Amino acid sequence: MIDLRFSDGELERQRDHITEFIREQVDAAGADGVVLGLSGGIDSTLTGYLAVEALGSENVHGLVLPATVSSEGNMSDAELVARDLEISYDVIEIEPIVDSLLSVYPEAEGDREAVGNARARVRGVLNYLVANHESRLVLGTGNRSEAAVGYFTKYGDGAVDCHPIGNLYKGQVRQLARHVGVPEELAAKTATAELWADQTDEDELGISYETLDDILATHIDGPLSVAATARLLEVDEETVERVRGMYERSGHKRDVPPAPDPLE
Ligand SMILES: Nc1ncnc2c1ncn2[C@@H]1O[C@H](COP(=O)(O)OP(=O)(O)OC[C@H]2O[C@@H]([n+]3cccc(C(=O)O)c3)[C@H](O)[C@@H]2O)[C@@H](O)[C@H]1O
Ligand SMILES: Nc1ncnc2c1ncn2[C@@H]1O[C@H](COP(=O)(O)OP(=O)(O)OP(=O)(O)O)[C@@H](O)[C@H]1O
Ligand SMILES: [Mg+2]
Repeated sequence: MIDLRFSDGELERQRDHITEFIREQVDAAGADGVVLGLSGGIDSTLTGYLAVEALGSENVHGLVLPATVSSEGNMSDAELVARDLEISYDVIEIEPIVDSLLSVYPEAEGDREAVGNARARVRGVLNYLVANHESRLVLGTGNRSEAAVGYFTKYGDGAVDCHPIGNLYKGQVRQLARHVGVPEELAAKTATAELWADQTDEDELGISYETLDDILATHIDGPLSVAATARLLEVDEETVERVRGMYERSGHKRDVPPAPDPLE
């Protein structure tokens, strides 16, 4: 294991850096604040806290968007975060919208991944409905660990205007959350996309965030080879190769969609 934790000084610098980034993004767009989806999970909770620090409560709008597979605990935590932050928020049930999609394309019914990703995309549509109507930016909540392995829905939770915590590994997200005052029960929660019942990030990815963060920092974002990374972290080379494979296969999600070069 390597130590990716920030020092106290670095935590304060990250906090200033990210809040400044949010203000700059809003100012540059001439927007009237931001909207973000609140899931009760740590990524959206931290992003909400930093947005309120950056812009003030009156300029942050939260959307709590339960599906039938959402746990009551997460949805009540999402509302708790909105109330603690004193931001305006709406609770909108998304399942009728997902059902209406399946009513026109019933072939996808029962396809867990397709329907789960549709839930994430319906949330993206609602975020932009509010953003358009209220002249706001949509804040993304993705972190570096998810982005690097493509663990997000293309044009779902990936459909956003900026990624304030996009340079933090998952462990650093938890550390910064604790530093800015997110309650421990939220900071310590198991990460879940909640796109289907009983889903957890670590089960689906097949690796702990602790190991994933270390491999990303050492091999994908750092200079060490597969073999050197495996030696340093005392993990199998196959584990490092697997992360490298996820990184390479998900490049299309991080890039602008390509078009052919102009004819010469
Ligand atoms: N090489 C390529 N070049 C260009 N496009 C390519 C492509 N390969 C697939 N595609 C396109 O991408 C699509 C697949 O990508 P996508 O639709 O995203 O679907 P996919 O990556 O299969 O699924 C999303 C994954 O992210 C997870 N997730 C989603 C949302 C939130 C969270 C969370 O924890 O926060 C996690 C979810 O559990 C699942 O494991 C294909 O249907 C195809 O349209
Ligand atoms: N029920 C929901 N209501 C509103 N937004 C949601 C909901 N579920 C997911 N989202 C949005 O999708 C984003 C991606 O989900 P993801 O699970 O990665 O993040 P999280 O729930 O904030 O944190 P964690 O990864 O620790 O569970 C959330 O941060 C949130 O913005
Ligand atoms: Mg979640």
